[in-house]
Amino acid sequence: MTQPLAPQESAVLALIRENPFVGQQEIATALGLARSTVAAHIVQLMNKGYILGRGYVLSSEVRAFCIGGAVLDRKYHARTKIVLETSNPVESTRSLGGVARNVAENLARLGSATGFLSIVGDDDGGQALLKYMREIGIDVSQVVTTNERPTAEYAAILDAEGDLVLGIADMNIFDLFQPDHIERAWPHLAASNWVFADCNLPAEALLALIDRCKNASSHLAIDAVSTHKVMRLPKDLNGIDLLFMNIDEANAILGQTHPHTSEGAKQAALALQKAGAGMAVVSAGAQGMAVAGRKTVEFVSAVRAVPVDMTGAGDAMIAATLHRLLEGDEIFDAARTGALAATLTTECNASVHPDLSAELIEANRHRLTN
Ligand SMILES: Nc1ncnc2c1ncn2[C@@H]1O[C@H](COP(=O)(O)OP(=O)(O)O)[C@@H](O)[C@H]1O
Ligand SMILES: O=c1[nH]cc([C@@H]2O[C@H](COP(=O)(O)O)[C@@H](O)[C@H]2O)c(=O)[nH]1
Repeated sequence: MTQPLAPQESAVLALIRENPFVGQQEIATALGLARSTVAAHIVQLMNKGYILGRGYVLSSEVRAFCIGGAVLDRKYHARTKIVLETSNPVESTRSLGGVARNVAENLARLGSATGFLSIVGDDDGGQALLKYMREIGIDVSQVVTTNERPTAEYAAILDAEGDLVLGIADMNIFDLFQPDHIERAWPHLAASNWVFADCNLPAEALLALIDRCKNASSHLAIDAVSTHKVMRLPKDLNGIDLLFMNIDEANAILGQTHPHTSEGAKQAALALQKAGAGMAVVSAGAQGMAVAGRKTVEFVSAVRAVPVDMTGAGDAMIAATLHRLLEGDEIFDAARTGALAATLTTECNASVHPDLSAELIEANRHRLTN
């Protein structure tokens, strides 16, 4: 879905394509227009995602752009049954996390050109996180570094099966996210085919993003993150092309009580569409996920796993789904690949599978049963 161009905008774009460094006055003279008119057309071309701004860099790449949490994760794996109110022996690991960051890393590992916007602290953790993302080819030029708050941290206590017992999150740094950050990064977002945001963003920033994307050619996908953070979404979900959440998060925002069954997930997905979302994916843990496409709703079964750590499974599912949408799949097939990426992630200790690639997905495709 590309925003249509007016005839004069097309003419300006054609000249920029011929010579990406052409000046505004040159365009004005060639087309017999006032320079101010050309400037206005260039703003429109930027808003619609045809060009990237100064230097008129053309957006020819298929791209995803992720906005939201960049977090330092600590995981504590209990080796025996957890007993409350006393000390428990655990094995601890550290990794990089944050839903949007995880999705960006998975997308880059799968081969999608990916950009990222977040806020990190001016500290060792923040610097290490940016270095790591840069090294795997993610465009982190839009990330904001602040000395007002430290880089976000998340600690998860997992039981012997790898399931989450308790998660604690210091995400106060993300309160600094302003609609203005979206505005400043807008040329990058407008040039992307899919923009993905997580609800680590404050409500005002989410609203600004949803409004901005309504008039752009980029598609917008959003993940709820938690039952608490999903409440940051507006009641009217129009403008969100694809919404991801689990049944508890769907029940929280809808004020409904859908059961943890495939039918419950389907009804929740349909209810999210009724509230305005273009498409909705409602996940139901080891069962799989309901996918409400533009015309029908289907249940996509989970892929049988030998799990060691569930952290990041949902983020891998989102990334692989978006990656396949970028590659031209329709939503149901894309979600099946998403389920496979989620399973591969549950089978490793990290929040993002360190060896994830399009080849690893293909090598495991035989595990898909539907
Ligand atoms: N035990 C599991 N076995 C296989 N796949 C799983 C398992 N748990 C989760 N998944 C996959 O990950 C997806 C997201 O998981 P879910 O737990 O619903 O998300 P979240 O972590 O966001 O609550 C599921 O739809 C499923 O495809
Ligand atoms: O409020 C939040 N909690 C947790 C996360 C991130 O969510 C990921 C784990 O998600 P899940 O357990 O749903 O797969 C972790 O990387 C963690 O940093 C986040 O971004 N925001």
